[in-house]
Amino acid sequence: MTTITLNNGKEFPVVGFGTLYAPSGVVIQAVKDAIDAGYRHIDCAHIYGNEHEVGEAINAKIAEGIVKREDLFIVSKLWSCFHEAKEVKPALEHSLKQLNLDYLDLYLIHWPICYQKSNELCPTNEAGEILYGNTDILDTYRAMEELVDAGLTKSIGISNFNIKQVEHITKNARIQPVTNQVECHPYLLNKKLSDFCKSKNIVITAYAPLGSPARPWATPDDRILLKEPKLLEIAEKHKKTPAQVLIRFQIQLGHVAIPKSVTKDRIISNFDVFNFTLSDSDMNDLQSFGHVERVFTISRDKDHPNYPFNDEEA
Ligand SMILES: NC(=O)C1=CN([C@@H]2O[C@H](COP(=O)(O)OP(=O)(O)OC[C@H]3O[C@@H](n4cnc5c(N)ncnc54)[C@H](OP(=O)(O)O)[C@@H]3O)[C@@H](O)[C@H]2O)C=CC1
Ligand SMILES: O=C1CO[C@H](CO)[C@@H](O)[C@@H]1O
Repeated sequence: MTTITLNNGKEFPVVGFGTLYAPSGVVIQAVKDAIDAGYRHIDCAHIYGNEHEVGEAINAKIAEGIVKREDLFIVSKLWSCFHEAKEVKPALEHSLKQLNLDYLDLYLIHWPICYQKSNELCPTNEAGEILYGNTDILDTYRAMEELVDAGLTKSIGISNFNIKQVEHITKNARIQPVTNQVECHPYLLNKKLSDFCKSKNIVITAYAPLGSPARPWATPDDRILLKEPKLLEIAEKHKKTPAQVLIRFQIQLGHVAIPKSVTKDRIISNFDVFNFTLSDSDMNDLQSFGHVERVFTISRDKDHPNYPFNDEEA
């Protein structure tokens, strides 16, 4: 099974290609390698600052005849400075222009907190305090729904929303979100959120499925998911890499995983996860590391009333 059917009937490839921290100059080749390796789902965002290069790679592969546009599932995300209803369509159009595409397959609200409109990704005042906006998230979501009506994106969704926030959207939506893209790996199982989303027919897209080992704020004392002894044991047993086990783990949870790599052999091997099955006991072991750690705390917003991770149980 390489795709999962979304609540609107579209097929969503269960392994996507992450592009955060994929540097300029390197990301073009990485996306080309990913498409050659079989990835059809590419995860992008305005704030990753590389959509123009991701688009260059996608269009090169379309021009080469390796893929058609309709074979691809391209995702981007609305950044928090553009939550005001009238900013939503221009923000999507900007991403489309950068990607040099006519439509997206999926557009997500990246983060459930609104900032003031700005050219800065994270606008602050002279005291360094974030300048929040006051657009209601439902107004933003309604503007997202209009993008589907306009044919600019096939589906819409959310990212980093907690249970209450997902429910607020599902109860009020005209067009249901197809996914909630959240951090998920054995150190952050997000089980309650996953179960809740499943009950609403919303697929979890697991970001940082490998534990984001190269995050810029990592410290030498951090526990490294890819080095967990039990994970290495399971990988050895299946003659697979630890990364392949972590990606397969997400698929067997019913999630979609979006690992990032700019290293050709890893790009290829991370997609080679459809020829083995983790046993129930492997799955249980991967959910029993006894260590809880969120990598993307986005703590700059921790005092905002809409900060999603305060009452979330991992
Ligand atoms: N919605 C949101 O708020 C967020 C979304 N995301 C999305 O999720 C994607 C994945 O998350 P990300 O933080 O990148 O973390 P990942 O868990 O995907 O880890 C990526 C890192 O792991 C390394 N790596 C990849 N494959 C292997 C392998 N087989 N063996 C060993 N190391 C490996 C990569 O190195 P190298 O590249 O050098 O090979 C890179 O440093 C992002 O790229 C982005 O698209 C991420 C964070 C937040
Ligand atoms: O996708 C993301 C990447 O990382 C950022 C933090 O550095 C987040 O703000 C964001 O959600």
